Amino acid sequence: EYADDAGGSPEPPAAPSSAAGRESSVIDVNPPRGTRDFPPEEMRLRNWLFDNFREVARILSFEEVDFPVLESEALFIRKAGEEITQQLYNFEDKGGRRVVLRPEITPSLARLVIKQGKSASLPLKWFTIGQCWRYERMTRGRRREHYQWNMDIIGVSRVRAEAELIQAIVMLFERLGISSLDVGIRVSSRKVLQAVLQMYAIPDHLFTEVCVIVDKMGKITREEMEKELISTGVSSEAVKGIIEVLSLKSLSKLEEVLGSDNEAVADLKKLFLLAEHYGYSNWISFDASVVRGLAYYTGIVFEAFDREGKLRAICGGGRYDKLLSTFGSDDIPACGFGFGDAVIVELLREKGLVPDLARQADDIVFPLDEELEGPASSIASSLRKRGRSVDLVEDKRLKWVFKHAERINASRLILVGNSEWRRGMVRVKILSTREEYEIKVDELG
Ligand SMILES: Nc1ccc(Br)nc1
Repeated sequence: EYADDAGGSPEPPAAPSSAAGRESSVIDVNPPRGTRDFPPEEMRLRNWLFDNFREVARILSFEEVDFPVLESEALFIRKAGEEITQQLYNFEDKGGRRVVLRPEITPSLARLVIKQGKSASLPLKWFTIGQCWRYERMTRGRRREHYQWNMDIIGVSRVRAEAELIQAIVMLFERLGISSLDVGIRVSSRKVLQAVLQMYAIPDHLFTEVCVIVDKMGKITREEMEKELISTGVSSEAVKGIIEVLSLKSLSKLEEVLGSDNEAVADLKKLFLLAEHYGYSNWISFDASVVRGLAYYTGIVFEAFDREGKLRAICGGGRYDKLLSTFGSDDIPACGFGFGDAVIVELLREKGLVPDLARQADDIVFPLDEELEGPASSIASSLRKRGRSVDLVEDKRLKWVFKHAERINASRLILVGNSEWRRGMVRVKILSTREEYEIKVDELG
């Protein structure tokens, strides 16, 4: 995570000082529990990451969209027992409306697609970067907010959409210096589980609930998994069958079990074929245990993981062909992914790939005498109008100014002094070469 996101509970606020007996209460300078500030250095790293998100979206020809962080609670009420809906940051506003700080982006995106109706000509390729929230008991000291890059393709039922989204993920990793030796993308389809449930004549209405339970595979014990599945009404024989099929890591084995006319098999074979042509086969692998934890996925699902297995999923997504119709719209096929801003930063730190993003300025302008603060202002102003970033400094010792110039990686130090100014000149120091010279003010580039 970002440097200051150490997790633990922040320091309690300093005791109020009572200067001359007057109680002055010091506010708690920490942000609310589970949230982060972004001081300049952290913000440079975040902007660098988000600029890469945006550049990949541009390259894949996606359009940027945005939504309110505050949404109607109704958008997220689902009955499948997902963690995300059990941790809603929900409350009643002053108008008595049930609202939430959104826990994810996709339902808002679906809402806007429906709202735009026919005016949004399909297919749509939309992306956004937005803060998402959860209200988790701070027992585990986990964050309550993170930023998510979401990319979604609306109106494409063919596997092309999933293939495009996976290329976006691969391109993002490669831009950050991460290779397929560091990270892999596990791919499967919920239609695998659907086929297994049909084999055991398990009623369709249990599908979503079983998916949410199976998504915990690897996070809870096999006994707990069996217990939770059986509690939904699935027979112990079916539980064994589910766990057996979901342990498959070979698409040809899956084909043997489900048959080559099974939809999941056909979709996945097509995706792996396209992956060859995109050139990212070495990034993806079939793993039947991938189901993802969101209730609304209906088809191919995928998640990126660090091959050392130290971190939680880096990003994940899948096809959600029924979500829009559950909001009352016609059936519109859709798929997308969410990519959080925290796990990726942990991975970059692990791999020593966090870039050195020092502060940068073009010029420092410094009047050597107080009566030169006017001329210094006009020099700074004309340089700024030409687009140069100028730090206008005064009331400092020259020694401090030289240190400051180093600190902010300024290209030039422009000293405004009496003797030069009287001759219409200023003194320029080029920080990189230490070269120093006088120049006419109106010749300053
Ligand atoms: N959905 C969600 C929201 C906020 C955080 Br932190 N993690 C996941």
